[in-house]
Amino acid sequence: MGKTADSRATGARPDPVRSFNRWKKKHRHKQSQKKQLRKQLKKPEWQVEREVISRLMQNYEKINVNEITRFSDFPLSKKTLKGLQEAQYRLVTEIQKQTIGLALQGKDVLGAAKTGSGKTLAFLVPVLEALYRLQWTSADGLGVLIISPTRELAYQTFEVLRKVGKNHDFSAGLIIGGKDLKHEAERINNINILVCTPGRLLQHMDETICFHATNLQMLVLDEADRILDMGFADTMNAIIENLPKKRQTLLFSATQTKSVKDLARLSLKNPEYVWVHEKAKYSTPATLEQNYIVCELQQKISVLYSFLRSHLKKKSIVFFSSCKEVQYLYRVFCRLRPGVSLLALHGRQQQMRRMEVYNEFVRKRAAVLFATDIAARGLDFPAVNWVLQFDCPEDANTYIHRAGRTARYKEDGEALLILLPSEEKGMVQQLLQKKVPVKEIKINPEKLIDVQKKLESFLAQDQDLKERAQRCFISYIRSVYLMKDKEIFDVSKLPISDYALSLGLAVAPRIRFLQRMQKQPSKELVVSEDNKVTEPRAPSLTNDEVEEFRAYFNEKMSILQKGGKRPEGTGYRPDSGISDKEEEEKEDEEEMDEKLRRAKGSPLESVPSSEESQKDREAPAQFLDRDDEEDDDGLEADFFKVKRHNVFGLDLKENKTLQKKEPSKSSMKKKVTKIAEAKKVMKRNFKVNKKITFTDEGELVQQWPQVQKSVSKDTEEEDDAGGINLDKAKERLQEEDKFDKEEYRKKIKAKHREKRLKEREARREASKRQAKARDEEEAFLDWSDDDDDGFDPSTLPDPDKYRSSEESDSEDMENKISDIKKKQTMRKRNNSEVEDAGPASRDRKKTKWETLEPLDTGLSLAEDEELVLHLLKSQS
Ligand SMILES: Nc1ncnc2c1ncn2[C@@H]1O[C@H](COP(=O)(O)OP(=O)(O)OP(=O)(O)O)[C@@H](O)[C@H]1O
Repeated sequence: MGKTADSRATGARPDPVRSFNRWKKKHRHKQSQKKQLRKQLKKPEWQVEREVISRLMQNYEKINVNEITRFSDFPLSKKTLKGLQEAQYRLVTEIQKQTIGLALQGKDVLGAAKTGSGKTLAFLVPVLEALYRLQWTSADGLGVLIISPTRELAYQTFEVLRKVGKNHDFSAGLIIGGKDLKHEAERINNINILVCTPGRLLQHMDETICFHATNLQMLVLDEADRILDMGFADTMNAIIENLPKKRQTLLFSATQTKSVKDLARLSLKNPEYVWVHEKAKYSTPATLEQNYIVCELQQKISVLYSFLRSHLKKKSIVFFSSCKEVQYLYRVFCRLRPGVSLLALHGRQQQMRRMEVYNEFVRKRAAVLFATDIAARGLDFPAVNWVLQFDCPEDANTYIHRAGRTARYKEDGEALLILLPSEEKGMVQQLLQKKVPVKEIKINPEKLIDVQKKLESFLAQDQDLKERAQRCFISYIRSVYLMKDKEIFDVSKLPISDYALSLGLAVAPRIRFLQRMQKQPSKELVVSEDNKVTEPRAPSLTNDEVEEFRAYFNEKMSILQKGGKRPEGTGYRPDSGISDKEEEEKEDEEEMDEKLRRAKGSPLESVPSSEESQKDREAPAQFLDRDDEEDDDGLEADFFKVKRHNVFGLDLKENKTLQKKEPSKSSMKKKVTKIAEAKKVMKRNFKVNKKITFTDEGELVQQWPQVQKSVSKDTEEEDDAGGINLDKAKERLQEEDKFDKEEYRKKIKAKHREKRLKEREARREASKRQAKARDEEEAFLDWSDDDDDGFDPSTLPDPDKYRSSEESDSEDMENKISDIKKKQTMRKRNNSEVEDAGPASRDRKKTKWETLEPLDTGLSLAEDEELVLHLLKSQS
């Protein structure tokens, strides 16, 4: 307490000078701070930004990959960091850690990492930073191009870009097929970051005025190996031609291209190769469990159905090799009602539908998506539990991408591959080579639900479904037939008729190319070595034969492209919509058949040039992908025909009954337009039949086709012999012109005359009808005369009216009128004695008598009456 009293005594008087000095110091500091802040605020925003940018750029060189765990460890702009944080991206993944720094330093990067490892952000972050560094504005135009192989992937990338880059002021655009080109063209010039598919981009490069990429800073190829394969070769070469050589290029994929040729095409400068999982034990995510089952082709549908029935609460993707399989099996499975919601995604759908399906599958917790390989790459559907590969993928890379739709970014997932016995060895070997750990599991036969009977009954009731089943059948056989790897895919080992039955088809549709291969239609039953009669199997094809077809198709595609028909715009790209080329395709059918025949018959004629063959060998996927994803109808129609045929050794009797039951193919055929017919006729050089008749004078007259009249036919023939004389030709044309005009005038006159005659006839008819009506009226008057002895002239038709309308008819009329008048007078006279009359007639009579002068006879009334009676009697 005492201590307190002391201190109070000493501290109660602080030195006022000292405290003033302290206050003064504080005040001065505050003032200088305020001054500095004011100075800072006075700086224009761009200057502040520029200072920040230069500070960031200085830090690029200091990036140490080993020290980076978060995005904020990179020298990134506040706007990008904010966007990442808002999207809940904080920690970096391995590929992001290793590539973002290199990309910020302006290097060309080739990045490869497992599926679902975050490659999208690995290129989107550098994209945003590149334009930020340059303070890019909409006036600067296109700064970055991001190319994706499919529309869905482009859309997904665009959405991530929007999310992460929302704090920046750049404009971004999504340019994919299936939308209005004009609408896109109006906006494309103001876009800074363009996410697109190759075909559509090239279409804009070709067709949109003012669209250019001269300012381009960065090119990104997502799924680069796919973009650079032969499927997009021509398109990509044309695109690259339009891009400036001085730019940064980033390539990303889970299965990166190592082809030097590809990289040379892109003119990369000292690219940095980043293979994140190169030394990893497996090339697929560790959280992905992978199995395969082996089953017969005819069992596959039942296996799928049984699988779905036992995974009702799961989200699964089922991959098929063609659109038509997806189309048919999706429909049929919807009818089977497995108890889980089904969706289908393939290249033949309308763009709107594709987007709807995509978004629906993203939203759903439990659903099954039937898809072609358009969904195989890059798509990031959340929480997919299962990936089922119903048809064997064409190679291990396709397998990796398909399976990678599950087990993404630290999540678990399962993949199941269905293999045919003939596919097992080759495929499993390939997968193991690619470090894909797959284990075989067995189907529990007790759990297998056979659905074949149900499918048969569906098809019996629904013709459309049956046709789909037939198309599905052919499509599948074709896909196997055209697969490059003959070690795995052997069409001769397929139990074709059993497969048809499993689809619900009583009889397998005819496959023309296979039949041609067989060439011996009678050898439908094959006798095996142990003398057992076995089912016929499809003939096998040599690699060379397949190459020939591929080469032919490639040739055809490039011709179409050269002809100004750009792949995507016209429906020849995987990411395009449905093309409207049926007519042309029909037309080409003959040509294809011919090619096929030649390919088999005289190889020398059809073997493509070595260069072409080489190309095709390098890129087997090109034709298949394009074909599967969008042009199923078209190209298939070129090779295959669905026809009832005795392919599988059914005896004639049985076949006949079947033919009776089944409507003939001709009735099922697509409508052929007149144009297509006409083109065909012209192509075949057919001559149309002439119809020639003779006149009474024995003159020949060609009735069909009509011959054009001409004044100077002979002269023309003369001239033709000696070349074209322009003056004469001019004269002749003028004469022809006159002649034509005269002919035309004559025709018009004749037409008018005919019209006038018709009108006259109609009037005559009308007047006849009126006359008849008057006769009836007359009859009526006759009848009324019983009561009325007066004559009313107003009941008569007006002769003037008739004269004015038609003089020629008036004479008859007048005669008739006079007849009627006469008759009336007669009747009047006869009936004048009748006194009683109706009120109306009495009035009329009154008016008549009122007009006459009264006659004074000088007699009495009774005498007058007597006189009148006497006169009347004497008259009659
Ligand atoms: N740093 C991150 N933090 C959290 N999640 C991330 C991160 N990076 C990516 N992801 C998430 O991981 C998932 C997969 O990412 P992404 O689609 O980029 O993979 P990918 O490597 O491109 O796959 P694919 O090879 O199949 O194209 C996405 O859902 C994404 O949101």
